[in-house]
Amino acid sequence: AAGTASVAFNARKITTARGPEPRQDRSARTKAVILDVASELFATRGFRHTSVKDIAEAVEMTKGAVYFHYPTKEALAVAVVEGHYAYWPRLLEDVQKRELPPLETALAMLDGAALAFRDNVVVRGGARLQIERPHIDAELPTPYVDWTELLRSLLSDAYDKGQLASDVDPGAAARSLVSAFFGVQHVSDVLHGRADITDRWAETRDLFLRALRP
Ligand SMILES: CCC[C@@H]1OCC(CO)=C1C(=O)O
Repeated sequence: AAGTASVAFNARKITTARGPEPRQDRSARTKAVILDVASELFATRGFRHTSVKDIAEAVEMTKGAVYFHYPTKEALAVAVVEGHYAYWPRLLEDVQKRELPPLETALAMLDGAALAFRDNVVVRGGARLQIERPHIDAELPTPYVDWTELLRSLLSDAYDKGQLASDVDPGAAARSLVSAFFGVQHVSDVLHGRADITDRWAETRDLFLRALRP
């Protein structure tokens, strides 16, 4: 509740500090506030036990105001999951600025993902919604495939540069890393609300390094 109130509070602050925002900025700001609060409620209570009424109350808006921006609860879920996946290209841009070799780039991406799964409300909300896909009547992005392709590409590059043992198949390594990371973040979430995700991921990451390197 505190988190949602502070999100709503920040939205109000914008309209008083510098006078009213231009209409389109205010609308974008309102959508972002609704998305964050919906993400938090989806992440903590799940899709089925979150109502649009809950979301409206948390952002101190009417249900009609929320429906103006997101016509259904399913549309909100789609927006949260899309927001989850929109995080990764931005993370990749940041990681690539470090100009690491491809294997280290792949692992730095997953290190960053571990922090996002712990700290970013939209990433957390999207992760739970993807688990609950069977109960959401909407077209959600197919999970895992983008991460698998990104890691496969980076690991193929690493293989070509001699960074991987000659008997390692980059595709198999990419699929194994995605499954391992998914499991690490899921177990950490269920047992500890992801409080220990960076330690648990570091353990897995180090074992993979022993398996992948020549
Ligand atoms: C990087 C591991 C895969 C990642 O973990 C949770 C989740 C949500 O579905 C993922 C995805 O769809 O790519």
